[in-house]
Amino acid sequence: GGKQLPPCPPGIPMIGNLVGMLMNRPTTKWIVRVMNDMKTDIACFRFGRVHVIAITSDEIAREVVKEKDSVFADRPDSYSAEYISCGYKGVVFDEYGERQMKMKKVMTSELMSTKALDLLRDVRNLESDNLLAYVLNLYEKGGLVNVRDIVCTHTHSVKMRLLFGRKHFKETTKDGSLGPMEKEHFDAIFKALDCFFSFYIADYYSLFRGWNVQGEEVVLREAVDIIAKYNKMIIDEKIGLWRKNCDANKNVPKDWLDILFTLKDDKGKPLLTPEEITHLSIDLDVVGIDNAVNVIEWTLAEMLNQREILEQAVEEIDRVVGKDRLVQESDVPKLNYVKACIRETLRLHPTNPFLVPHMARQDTTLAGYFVPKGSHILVSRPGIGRNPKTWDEPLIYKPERHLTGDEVMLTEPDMRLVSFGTGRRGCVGTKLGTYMIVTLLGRLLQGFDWTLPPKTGKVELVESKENLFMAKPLLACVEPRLDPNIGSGNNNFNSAVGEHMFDKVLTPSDVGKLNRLVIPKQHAENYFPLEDNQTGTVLDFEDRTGKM
Ligand code: HEM
Repeated sequence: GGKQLPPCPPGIPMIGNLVGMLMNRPTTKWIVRVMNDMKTDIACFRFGRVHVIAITSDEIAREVVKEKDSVFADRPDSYSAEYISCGYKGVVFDEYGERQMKMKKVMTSELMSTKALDLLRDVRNLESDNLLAYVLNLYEKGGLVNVRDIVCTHTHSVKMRLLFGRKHFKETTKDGSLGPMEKEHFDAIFKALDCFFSFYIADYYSLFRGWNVQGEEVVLREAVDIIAKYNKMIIDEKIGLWRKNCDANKNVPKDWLDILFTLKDDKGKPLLTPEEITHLSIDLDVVGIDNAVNVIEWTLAEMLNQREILEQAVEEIDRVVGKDRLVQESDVPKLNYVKACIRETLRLHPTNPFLVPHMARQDTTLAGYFVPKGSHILVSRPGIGRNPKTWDEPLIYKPERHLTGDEVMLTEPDMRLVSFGTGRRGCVGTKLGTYMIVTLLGRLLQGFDWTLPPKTGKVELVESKENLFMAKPLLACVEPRLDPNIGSGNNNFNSAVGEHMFDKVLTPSDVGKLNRLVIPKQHAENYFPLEDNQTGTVLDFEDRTGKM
């Protein structure tokens, strides 16, 4: 390749496209608009001294994540990435190298292995049952269902259980909704992710760093501090528990943190330090949720406007699963039409404007153009998904286009749409993410009949001005379709499920002559405050094998 940069939108010498970036918020949408006007699939924006190269075609995206994967395996430095990753000590936002690879390998081989996925399947099933109970509850109250709210509640609860082994940080709620602490935690994650894609000026002009221009640094720091606070709270509690119970091998891990704490190196020493566990935990805490929420909401919205799609999906679920049991993860390979709908949503309504940004580790080329070392590479998710060269009628929602006769997958290594990415920086959660989204949508469609709110002709399929979510949360009416007494395990979806409060290791004094069980002070204070506990509390116990 020559030394010619990709086409650049006109800018001002020295500051390049800075004015455009600042005047056209959100910058993410402006970039794609400018490229449409320029009729190009690759463009080079100049923000200060940084070359930001944006891409809207599958072919060039393949060059980034497949053909020249190792050249583009770095992530750019940014204020938000650095703060979220505690100074680049995690996986998602970090420079490619030995440390990042070691941590990522722990995620893939220990947390996402078939064994680990199997181990925590009951936990996910439990929350899937809770979800239906929660929607049924809303139906019985006679109101409209806010789809965004139920999916946020569900995915947050699943994530909490997988990572921390519990649904609530402290107090539980009666109806299965998020409590105040969970809401704070959840909002902080969304805020941090928003900051990540906000084109903060100090990321291109380091001169501005630390000045809190436009208030962004403070917003980000507050959000990340909240996330870190909750992670630390649980991790400290876990460290205490694992220390007390040194013979950790005998314990069955109940969540990802347990798994991370019990990993050993070849010499039998702990594989990860508590700091490393904290960094992994924060990364796992922030990824994945936004995708599930966005995908389910858009899919149901499209289905409400094109009822034949909804009916076809329900028909498939009734055929594959029946009405006597709920959709399970093991049904996922067979629910091809449901997956085709989700794939179509990932194509037309992706969650984030770009892949997590990549960075060139050396001078190289893309589509024959020169790409200098250090360039930021933005692979546009909507740009690729809606590219008319790849898709006919790109703006029409047509799930059939993904039915090729083979098993439909949500992954797309050829990058004709952007779901999980691929290559060295590809998503580690492809299997889990697929299980979660497909069972969630499957159960919502199986459990309830969905209709538009009264006097609504169509859902307004309008994207938010700030990001790619629907402008307004989707509201819909539901009618139960199934006998509410079916369920996946001991539960049925009509009953709220008990909440895990704390673990306690039995000690000799607990089983001695005193006839009493001593509850550690910190848990007693958390769960049984004296002032409002005059009537006493009934507790259920469960031992580590799950016996109640
Ligand atoms: C639910 C749907 C999900 C979607 C659509 C999704 C999508 C993505 C995408 C597009 C990337 C960036 C790829 C790139 O930069 O080339 C990514 C990275 C990542 N994802 Fe996911 N993800 C999902 C769920 C999850 C889950 C459940 C987890 C783990 C719990 C997870 C963990 C990660 C990690 C750790 C990375 C960073 C990998 C790296 O930088 O090397 N994701 N994901």
